[in-house]
Amino acid sequence: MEYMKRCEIDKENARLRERFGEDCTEQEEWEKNVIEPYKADGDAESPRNIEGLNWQDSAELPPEPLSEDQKYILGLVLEGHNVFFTGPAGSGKSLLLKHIKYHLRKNKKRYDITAPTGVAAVLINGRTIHSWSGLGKGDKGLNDYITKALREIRMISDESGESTFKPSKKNKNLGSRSVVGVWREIDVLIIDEVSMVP
Ligand SMILES: Nc1ncnc2c1ncn2[C@@H]1O[C@H](COP(=O)(O)OP(=O)(O)OP(=O)(O)O)[C@@H](O)[C@H]1O
Repeated sequence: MEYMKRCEIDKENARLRERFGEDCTEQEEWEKNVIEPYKADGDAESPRNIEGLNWQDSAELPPEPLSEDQKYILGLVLEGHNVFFTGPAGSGKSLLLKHIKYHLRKNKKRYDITAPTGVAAVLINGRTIHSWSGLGKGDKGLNDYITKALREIRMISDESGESTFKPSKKNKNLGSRSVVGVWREIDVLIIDEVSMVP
């Protein structure tokens, strides 16, 4: 496993396109059947309860010890660096991610797991980045999103007179979490298959 150069990222993109296809029919089906109900129910029912899916999220530390490269990346994550890791199939990315999640939990770090597509999100017991971030399809202009975020926050003054932002209302797609809140309340955002983010 190693850090990628630009040309390697292009190769990885091509590999992912081959794996998932340019045609997103399958992904859209997953979005419709798995992710959408989750969004509509807010925080009521997590997709992890859907029968037949092989969820990999476990509170246990995986039995396999990490290699030196994997340990190095884990260390960077726990130190709070922004980290991009990739590697060929079977090189140990998923195992490393399980260790990362285990150590984040152990260190009481709040994290969310996201992916660019419904299929990729389901495989890691996460949500799509669009759903998580409250961006929906992401087809609006920047100003719309700024307005949406600003509508959700109100300026309050604490006793010292210092102004702070505070989420003011719940977003129905995010259950008890507001669009602004989700960004503010986590320590680590994990994006799987990040090279598929447009
Ligand atoms: N450090 C390690 N020691 C022992 N086994 C390992 C180690 N890292 C990974 N493995 C094992 O190698 C196999 C492949 O690992 P993993 O699924 O994490 O690879 P991956 O990079 O996520 O693959 P893919 O891209 O195909 O999803 C798994 O059985 C995993 O348990």
